[in-house]
Amino acid sequence: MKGHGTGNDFVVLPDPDGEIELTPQLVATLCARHFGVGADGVLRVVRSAKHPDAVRYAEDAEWFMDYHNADGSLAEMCGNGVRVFARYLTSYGLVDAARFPIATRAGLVTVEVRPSEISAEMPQPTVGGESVARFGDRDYAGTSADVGNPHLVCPVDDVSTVDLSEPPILDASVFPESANVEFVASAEPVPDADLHVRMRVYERGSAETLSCGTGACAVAAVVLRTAGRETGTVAVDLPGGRLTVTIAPDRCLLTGPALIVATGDALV
Ligand SMILES: N[C@@H](CCC[C@H](N)C(=O)O)C(=O)O
Repeated sequence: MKGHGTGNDFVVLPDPDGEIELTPQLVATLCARHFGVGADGVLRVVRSAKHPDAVRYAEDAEWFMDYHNADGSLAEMCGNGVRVFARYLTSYGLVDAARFPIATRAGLVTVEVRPSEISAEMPQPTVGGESVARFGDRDYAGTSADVGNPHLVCPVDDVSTVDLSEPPILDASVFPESANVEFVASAEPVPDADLHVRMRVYERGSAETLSCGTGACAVAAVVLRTAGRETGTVAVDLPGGRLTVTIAPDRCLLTGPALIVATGDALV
């Protein structure tokens, strides 16, 4: 099965009883753009009760999003992934509700499924200190943020000018597990949002992607803070489309489209 959320694409691997030996090598093979199915990551659909990382959530959420980056590494959270995961569960009759919790490595995430878009109540972003990302011979200063997974948000004048062809060098004392790096530039006002920005991202474990949901939440938290606010709605335009992030005192809501686009068997 293949799905995407604003162009951040995933192999959706149904494995309800956790029987597949999902090695980093198998994940990398599935995600390979030319020799595999091709994706930014794998979403294994497994019952919480059947996966050691999620068994503690089994009473609250039947399903665990076992997320893997394209290089086979694990990540705590994936904002587009959890929305595609929700689309899969409801489209294929595994959940018969419009609002329900999903177990992730970053905790329980409640999703709300609508025909054209899906919202996820994400971990509340925590804005941290300053750090630097080196891409090639250029240093970009940014602000760290945690959305269950680590991010560095770097303001720039124009996101289109940044070269994301190679991975960044980050400060390992700030990011011992590395991080996703977002570039953000302000954009013209749009209706229904307090702030409007453009963003590109270099994802840990997946290189540049067309969209990153946790990255959009990190960006929203940092640009709101920069604007002197703790709460508000931010429209985030990515190469793959628009995500909307609403940060309130007690929750962070990520909203955007999420689709299943293909079914089939991988033979790799
Ligand atoms: N694309 C995802 C984030 C996936 C995990 C990330 N690469 C990491 O390693 O933390 C999203 O939509 O949030």
